[in-house]
Amino acid sequence: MQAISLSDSFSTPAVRLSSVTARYEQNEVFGNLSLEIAAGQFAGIVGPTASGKSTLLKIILGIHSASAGQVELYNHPVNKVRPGTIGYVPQLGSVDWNFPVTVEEVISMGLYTNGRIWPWLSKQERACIQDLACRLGVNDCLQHHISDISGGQRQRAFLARALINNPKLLILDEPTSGVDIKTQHEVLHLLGDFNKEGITILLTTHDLNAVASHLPWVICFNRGIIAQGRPHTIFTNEILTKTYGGDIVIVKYEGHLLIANSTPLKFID
Ligand SMILES: Nc1ncnc2c1ncn2[C@@H]1O[C@H](COP(=O)(O)OP(=O)(O)OP(=O)(O)O)[C@@H](O)[C@H]1O
Repeated sequence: MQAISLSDSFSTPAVRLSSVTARYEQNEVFGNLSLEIAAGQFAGIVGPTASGKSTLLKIILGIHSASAGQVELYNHPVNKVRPGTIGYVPQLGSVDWNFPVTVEEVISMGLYTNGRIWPWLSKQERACIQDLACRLGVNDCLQHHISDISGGQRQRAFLARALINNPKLLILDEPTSGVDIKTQHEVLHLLGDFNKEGITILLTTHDLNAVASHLPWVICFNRGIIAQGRPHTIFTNEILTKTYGGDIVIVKYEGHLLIANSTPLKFID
């Protein structure tokens, strides 16, 4: 199978998967998957629940090993990549909010992926955390416990943890879930700004409208790549039905795409 380039305008691959198979024991999630994500890309993976999106991210991160095939980041095997090259924001639904840490401690945890061992922060590290927290709008709650802040602030705190080492590649699993529409847009705007500064971004989401309005590239995924390209090209009834298997309605309104997951209801008089 030939690798498919994720973009026509970038050339260096940040991620290259060649004929990768992912399994949990005997259960195959996907097989013979080839994919390239160019450096500088800002791409979203969409697909139904249990379609293998998080598994794909874990394979790229090296958290879950491929059963077959090669995974390379910036032309290095995934297990040889310099620590700190990748920043990761996991699905926050899986985080225990009663864990006794402050926002500052959450952010400083990111420093340990870079081989750091001592438990106290240097003046310079504290200043870096302060700067990043300022930029992400969580500087006022650095000493707050993570259970005492809003969903949007938690998302920003974990984003800061992922960014503290200045990664080249940022991977986020459902960064738009569990927060209101305004916060979703703010988070995606922030990610867009970091992407413009050169960070390659790959995320998963269930929010097709957010992808349509914020991301330049989308991958429709269901145990394999169904289609990929610019949202306006890819979000068609045919491709979305192939991806989700359901009744998807796409409305074009003043140059924007609006996607609904069923035929609009008619009011009964
Ligand atoms: N640790 C695991 N052990 C065994 N099976 C797993 C494990 N993690 C995921 N799976 C299975 O692999 C399949 C793909 O799961 P995955 O979490 O990658 O899907 P997803 O598309 O990210 O779903 P969602 O949108 O609900 O987060 C599912 O059938 C799931 O049950």
